[in-house]
Amino acid sequence: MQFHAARICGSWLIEPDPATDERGWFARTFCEREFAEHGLPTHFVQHSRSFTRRAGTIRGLHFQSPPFAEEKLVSCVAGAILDVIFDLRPDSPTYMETWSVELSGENGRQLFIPKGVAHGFQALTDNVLVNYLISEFYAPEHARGIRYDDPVLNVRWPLPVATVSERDLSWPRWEPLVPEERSLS
Ligand SMILES: Cc1cn([C@H]2C[C@H](O)[C@@H](COP(=O)(O)OP(=O)(O)O[C@H]3O[C@H](C)C(=O)[C@H](O)[C@H]3O)O2)c(=O)[nH]c1=O
Repeated sequence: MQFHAARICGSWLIEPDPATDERGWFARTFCEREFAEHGLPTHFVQHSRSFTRRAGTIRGLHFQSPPFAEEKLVSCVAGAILDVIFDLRPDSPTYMETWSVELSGENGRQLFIPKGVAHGFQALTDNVLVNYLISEFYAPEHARGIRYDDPVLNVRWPLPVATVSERDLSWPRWEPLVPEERSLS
């Protein structure tokens, strides 16, 4: 695996090193030693997968509030997505910055997302499978979100927006912390 620090502080784009032969290829997708060498977590308590039927569908953006904030290792194992992350951490040099990258079964890329960063994606093809290794247990009472069209994100979604869940349409407008709140966060 090749680890590249990505734009949002603490995020990493991990490129595969496939071993190819006449049958196809084999690529490692996780290694405790390599992750530890890059200061990344090595214990993911939940592994999840989502299937998205239609291109244009948007899931997210989601995050869990403390003490259930999650680190995620996200990959698209079938089809392609535009993966989008947004930095919610007032003390981060990239606070309130948005960054996106295409993940696909073809490119085999993975995105490591640190705690305090919201995550979402748009399916760029039909029949998309997205894989998650997650460092914290699912805690629905701590589930939070930002609407995909919140102006704070300033995301140009590549496809006309198809399906978005009722829940993802119901997130409140995201409000940045005012300076005095930032010092308390
Ligand atoms: C996340 C999660 C969900 N669920 C249940 C809750 C709902 O009944 C159903 C669908 O959940 P949700 O609509 O939150 O699924 P997504 O919209 O794909 O959300 C996920 O995709 C965005 C982009 C993310 O970054 C998160 O990892 C995750 O929130 O699965 C569980 O049982 N366990 C879980 O860990």
